[in-house]
Amino acid sequence: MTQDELKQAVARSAIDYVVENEIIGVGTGSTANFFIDELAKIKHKIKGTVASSEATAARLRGHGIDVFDLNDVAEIAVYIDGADEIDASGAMIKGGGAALTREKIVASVSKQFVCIADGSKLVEVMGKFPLPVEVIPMARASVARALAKLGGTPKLRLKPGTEEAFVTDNGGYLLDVAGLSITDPKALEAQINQIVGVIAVGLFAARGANVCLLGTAEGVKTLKF
Ligand SMILES: O=C(CO)[C@H](O)[C@H](O)COP(=O)(O)O
Repeated sequence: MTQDELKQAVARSAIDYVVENEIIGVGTGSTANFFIDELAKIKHKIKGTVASSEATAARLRGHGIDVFDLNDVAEIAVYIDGADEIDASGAMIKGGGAALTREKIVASVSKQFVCIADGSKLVEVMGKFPLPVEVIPMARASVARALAKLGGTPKLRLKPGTEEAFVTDNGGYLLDVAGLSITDPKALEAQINQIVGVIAVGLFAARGANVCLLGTAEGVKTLKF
């Protein structure tokens, strides 16, 4: 099976976690996109959605699915999103798709976090995938120095094919931090959150996944945390 077929399989399985007549939080990325396409088939059964990025909102609306502003929503039943890495405790690295801050906000107000990922995303120790950190543009260099002190090698994310900084939906810059071996995700998340100028770190440990649907050649495996 191709990686896309594995992603499609978990996206289909995630439909079982959609709560009828409720608001659903929707993530960002290729796996989340497959989920949106599946959600469209049962859109009449949900109250609507909250999106974690402009791209996700556009895709949801393109399918005729209602997208609410988070400020108008008191509670989200379930948040469904992909990950760049996930460990055996349900902690994740996210933000490869640049939406980590809004993803973290939507996840924080959701009763359940269902992670959907192909099997390659499950790792023993996270850090091979460079950890994305969203920063206020004027603090780019100072935050990079602080991240280097933690043992990482931060690199400013650029707009593809240019020398210009990539700008997030929130007007932030992204530092992708290579070379970390994340043995204590909660401690590192707390440490990075303390750096002045950081908007959010793509380490989801304090609020990790409750369930991970993992696409493998043997079928979709369900991990519960
Ligand atoms: O965190 C994310 C976006 O900010 C994505 O969930 C993550 O990058 C995984 O993406 P994909 O489903 O395309 O592999």
